[in-house]
Amino acid sequence: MNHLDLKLLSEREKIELDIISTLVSYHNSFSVVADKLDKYLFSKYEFVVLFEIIQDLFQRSVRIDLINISTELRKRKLLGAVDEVFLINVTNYSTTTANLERNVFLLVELATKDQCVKGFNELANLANDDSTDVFELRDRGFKFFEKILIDQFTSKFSNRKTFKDLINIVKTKAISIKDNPMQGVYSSLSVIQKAIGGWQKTDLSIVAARPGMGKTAFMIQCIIDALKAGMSVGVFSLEMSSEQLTTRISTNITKIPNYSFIRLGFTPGEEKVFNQHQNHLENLKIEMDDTASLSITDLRIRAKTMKIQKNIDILFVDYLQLISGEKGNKGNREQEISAISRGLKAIAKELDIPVIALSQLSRSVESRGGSKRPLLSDLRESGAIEQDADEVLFLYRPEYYKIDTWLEDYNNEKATNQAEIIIAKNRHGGLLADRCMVDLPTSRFYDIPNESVSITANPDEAF
Ligand SMILES: Nc1ncnc2c1ncn2[C@@H]1O[C@H](COP(=O)(O)OP(=O)(O)OP(=O)(O)O)[C@@H](O)[C@H]1O
Repeated sequence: MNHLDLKLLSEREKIELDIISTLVSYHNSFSVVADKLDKYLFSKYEFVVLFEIIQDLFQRSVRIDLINISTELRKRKLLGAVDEVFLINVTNYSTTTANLERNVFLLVELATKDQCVKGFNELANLANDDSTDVFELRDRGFKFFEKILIDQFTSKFSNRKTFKDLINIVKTKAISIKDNPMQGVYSSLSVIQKAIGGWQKTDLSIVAARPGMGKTAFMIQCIIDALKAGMSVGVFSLEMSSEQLTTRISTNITKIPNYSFIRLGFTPGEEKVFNQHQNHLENLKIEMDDTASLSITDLRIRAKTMKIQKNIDILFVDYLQLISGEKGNKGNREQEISAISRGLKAIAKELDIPVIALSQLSRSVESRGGSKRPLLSDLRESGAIEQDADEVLFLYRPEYYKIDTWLEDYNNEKATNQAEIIIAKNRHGGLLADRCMVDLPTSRFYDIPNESVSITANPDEAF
């Protein structure tokens, strides 16, 4: 092709031309849009060729100009595809860099629409084919949706940061921590605030305990704390129905015990209290999914949808062992659990939110003598949970074992309505263990007034 006939170009090709022309004519302009452009955005072959050369010159820190581009075309034997007359015509087209970013955005929009038409047609053809497996169709659909409609807008346009930017972000964060030490999602339990500064974005926190120890109650308390801090909360409750979860949230906020909700009914006084809280309860920013059997892929898809539709700031999962792994791992439970914990960590990173997952502990805890406090080694049989988690928290209540004092710990004080939160792994700092009060009928966990906390070195040695 020797010349550029504008009349023959589509609207999209004209935008592509404007972008390439600006990149060739203004040698510094590529850096402004380097992280937003991709060769797949260009539909016209000549522009794809030029874009690849421009990108390559940029990566090698070679000046992007007419001479260096024609040298590259010659070296790559591509002058048949893009000759020098074409290149000069391209260069003469743009007279300003002012429209570059807007044009890139328009191009992404147009390319996305074109890709949608192509992708949806392919999906429709697959759906119309009787031999197509519906799960494969769903996976293909999700991958397409993710690539075109999520990644294109969230990753490429999320302003990928330079290292210089990152250094400044790290510094600004450190300075602001001094003024406001609570950077993560707030927890009313001082042991959580002290050890990890609240629930941190991209972290996977595992809360493990024996059944009936109060994990769900602990989760309810964390949900309420996050809601009170103005966060939008997502919950996957594989064990309990949304209605049961709502009951427990209501017990925490109204302080009306669970048996009034489930067995006895409200007293006139309790009904009045509930009415006083009803408006507040109805407006809580919480999104629940109580599907009983979810694979880790399903959970990931649904969590992403929650993020897009409700912009959740934190995600809770009750509980990890009820999630199923992928087809290939069936039969090997340890590998399945590893895939699940890895998947949960990936969700935390991908959605840039804290993920708190409850986890059951096996009976091995009970076969030990002494206080029967859980140890990190109790998780070692559970795939890679310990490795994938940024924090591991254990819940321990002596009352559960009909032990009514803290024995040799905490001066042998009464353990009635008390639990210990043991931070046995902490990617961000020291290990910590402290008691708190528990009120199981209202799913509340709260600090003991004037409690002190002790930092320990190694959780397996410490208890
Ligand atoms: N009204 C109540 N009075 C006293 N204890 C209660 C009351 N309601 C619930 N509990 C206790 O709370 C515990 C259950 O709490 P929770 O559901 O939070 O625990 P969990 O660790 O999530 O349990 P699981 O793993 O079995 O679901 C049980 O030990 C139960 O006996």
